[in-house]
Amino acid sequence: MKLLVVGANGQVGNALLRALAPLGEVIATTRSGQLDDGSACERLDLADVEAIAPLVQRLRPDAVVNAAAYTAVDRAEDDRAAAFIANADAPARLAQACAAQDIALVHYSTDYVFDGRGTRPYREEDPTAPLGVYGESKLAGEAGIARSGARHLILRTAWVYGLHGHNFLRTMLRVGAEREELRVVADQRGCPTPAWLIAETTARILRQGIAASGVRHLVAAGETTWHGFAEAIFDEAVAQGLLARRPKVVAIATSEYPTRATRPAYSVLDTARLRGEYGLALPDWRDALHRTLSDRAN
Ligand SMILES: NC(=O)C1=CN([C@@H]2O[C@H](COP(=O)(O)OP(=O)(O)OC[C@H]3O[C@@H](n4cnc5c(N)ncnc54)[C@H](OP(=O)(O)O)[C@@H]3O)[C@@H](O)[C@H]2O)C=CC1
Ligand SMILES: Cc1cn([C@H]2C[C@H](O)[C@@H](COP(=O)(O)OP(=O)(O)O[C@H]3O[C@@H](C)C(=O)[C@@H](O)[C@H]3O)O2)c(=O)[nH]c1=O
Ligand SMILES: [Mg+2]
Repeated sequence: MKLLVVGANGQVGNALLRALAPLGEVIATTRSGQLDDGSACERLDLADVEAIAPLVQRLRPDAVVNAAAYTAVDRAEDDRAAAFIANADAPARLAQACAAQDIALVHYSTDYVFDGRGTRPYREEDPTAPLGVYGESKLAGEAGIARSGARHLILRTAWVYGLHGHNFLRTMLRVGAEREELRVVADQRGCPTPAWLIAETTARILRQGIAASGVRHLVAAGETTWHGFAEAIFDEAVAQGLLARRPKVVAIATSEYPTRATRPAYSVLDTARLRGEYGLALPDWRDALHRTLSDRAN
């Protein structure tokens, strides 16, 4: 199988290069034409939407996995045009290019398409109502792909972290080493999900073949708050000798941590449909965190 990974320097993109390698030939694209390890790869700036179809036509992969996105949630509020190009226009063009050559497309979306007023885990068909530009632009990307006619799978995931890239885990490890005390919001509930879990699940799905086009939810099992996640990070980091001492993690309300974009208060995702369709078991978020920190290869 020949696979094209778009956005290979991101958290998920980086994990995909490892997870997809056993499936065959993996071609990577990044904005710069270089991978983070310094090696050369294909260059694709999604802002240059006209370059997308020619690249896909030239490389003719069996499947495209799009891991590129504008993910700076607060910055997107003041950078709407750029967020929409990367998260909506470019994925739609990519999907159209895939449709034209009967290439399968795997794409990722977010829990931030929901407004967070739900009271039970969100299912795929639940009404969306994004609270900010990032979520709005990702939702527009979902719609553009659905309209393209491409064989596709849109995996909505959430709270992605890993040892590579910008994420909450790395922020906590950095800030936790510098400060005695941290303040973290305890009234936003969700599902922390490591990049390796997303990548390994994607590999499994591609091996089996996409069962049916559409949106599916993919997150680690269980739920917590950002405060609960921070506490677990410090428990694990101290237990595994990554941090000498545990900072105090003070539980605060969202109102005490003002940000440019509003986040959903509740964005737990129900993964039953994906698990049923592909016969998957998804690990509990704590076990997934343990593996992320103990298995440094990830
Ligand atoms: N991070 C999270 O918590 C969550 C992420 N998701 C979704 O999962 C997917 C993967 O996210 P994640 O790995 O965390 O994202 P990252 O922010 O780690 O990586 C995104 C990558 O996209 C690249 N990119 C952005 N704009 C462009 C562009 N115009 N042209 C080319 N490349 C571009 C970035 O390149 P550069 O480094 O050059 O900017 C970066 O390498 C995305 O679809 C995201 O929306 C869903 C839920 C949660
Ligand atoms: C660093 C820090 C954050 N926070 C809060 C802010 C926010 O509500 C929450 C998490 O912070 P982040 O900046 O990592 O959150 P955020 O960038 O909103 O993370 C989101 O990214 C996008 C791409 C997604 O798709 C989402 O699923 C989600 O993972 O924790 C604290 O309360 N204290 C702190 O010290
Ligand atoms: Mg962020």
